[in-house]
Amino acid sequence: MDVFHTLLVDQPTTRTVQVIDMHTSGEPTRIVVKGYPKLEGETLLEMRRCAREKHDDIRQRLMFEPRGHSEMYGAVLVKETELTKRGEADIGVLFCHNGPDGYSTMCGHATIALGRFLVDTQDLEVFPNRNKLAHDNATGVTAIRLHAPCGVVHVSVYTQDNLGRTSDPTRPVRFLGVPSFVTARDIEVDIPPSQQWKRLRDHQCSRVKVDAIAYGGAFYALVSATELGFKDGLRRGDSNQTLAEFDEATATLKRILSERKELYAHPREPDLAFLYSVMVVEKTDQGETGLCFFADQQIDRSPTGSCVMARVAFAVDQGRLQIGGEGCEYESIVSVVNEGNGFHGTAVEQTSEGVIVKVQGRAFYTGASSFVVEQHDTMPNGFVVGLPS
Ligand SMILES: O=C(O)[C@H]1NCC[C@@H]1O
Repeated sequence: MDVFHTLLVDQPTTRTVQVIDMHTSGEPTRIVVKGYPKLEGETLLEMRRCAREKHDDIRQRLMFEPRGHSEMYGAVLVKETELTKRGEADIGVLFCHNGPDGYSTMCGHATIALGRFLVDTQDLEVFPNRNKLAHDNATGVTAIRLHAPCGVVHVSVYTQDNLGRTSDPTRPVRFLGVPSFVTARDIEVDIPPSQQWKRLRDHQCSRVKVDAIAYGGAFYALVSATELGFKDGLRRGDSNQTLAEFDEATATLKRILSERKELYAHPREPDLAFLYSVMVVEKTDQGETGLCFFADQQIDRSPTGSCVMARVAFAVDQGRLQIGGEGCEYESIVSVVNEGNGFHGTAVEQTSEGVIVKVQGRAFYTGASSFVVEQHDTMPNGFVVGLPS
C-alpha cells in the first residue's frame, strides 16, 4: 500500500478535495473537481453567497498556505445552475481568490484553463453535460457555454481530433464575454496628503487622472503608470521603482475610488456592483502591457481576460478599436518577458448592453492533487503571512 493511500484511507481526515491545477500565462487556476458540497440557492449568485457564508473554509484551505500561496486562484465547478436547468449553459463556475471577499464575478484566465479541462475530462460525475457539447467537425472546435457569476461566457476550444475528445494544447482557447461597457472617463481623484505615496510626493502632485472605469464581468479602474508618478512606466527603469510601490499606489487609489459607488452601477445585478481591481496600463507599439492588482491586491500573472474585455470596450468607446476590427495584443508584466503568453482581444459586436469581446489565450496543466486536513491539524484552514496586528 503506498503512502498516499495510507494517508487518505487510514488517517482520520476531513473531507478530501480533489483539484486539477493549471496555469494561463503563468496565473494559476486550481480547479475543484470533487469533494465540494452541494451549494444551496436558486441562482448561481445565490450559490456564490452560500459558498461565502457556509463553505469559506474550503476556499481558505485551498487558496491559503500551506496548500496554496498568497497569489493562488481557484474555480469551483457547479454542475447545475438556473441556466443549465433551462438548457442555456452547460456548466456553472464560481471563481475564488485570496482576498477577504473571496469570490470573483468573472475571470478570463480561469475561463481559458476551464475550456481545456472541460473538453478533456471524461468524468461525467465532474461534468454531466460533457458529452452533449456542440462540436464542429469542420473547424475541430468544441463549444462550451460556461455560466459565470456575471453571465454566460461562450468558450471555443480546438481539439486534436474530429471527435472533440481532447483539447489541442498548441492552439489558443477563445471566449466571448458578457457585454462590456464604460461607466466613467477621465476621473480626477484627489489624494489626501496623508495618503500620498512617494512618487506622487516626488512630483508634488496630489491629483491622479484615472482614464476610465470599465466593466468586463467585473469593474476595473484603468490608470496609466505615469499618472501614478512612475516615470519609467511598467519597468524598473532608472528610478528602480518597485512592485511594492505600485502596490501602495493602487491600494490607495482603490480605497478612495471604492467609495464612489455610483461609478460601479450594474444595470441588473447589485452583486456585480463593486470595484474589483485597479489595472495599471502602459501602451506599447505592440498593444498594451498591464499590471493588475485585484481583490486584496493579488497581482495577476496573466494579462487579465476580464480586463481585456473592459479595455476593449474602452478602446471602442474612444474610437481606438473598431467593431469587427483586428483587435489588440495584451500582455502582463510576466507574459511580456515570456513570448507567446499574451492575450488577444477583439471587439466582435456592439449590443444595447455593451460590447461583446473575444479574448484568446493559452493554458496548460501543472498537476492534480487530493487535499486533506488531518483531524488534529492545528491550522485546518491555513494562513496568510503578514505581521500580526
Ligand atoms: O483573467 C482574469 O480575468 C482574472 N485573472 C485574475 C483576476 C481576474 O479575475
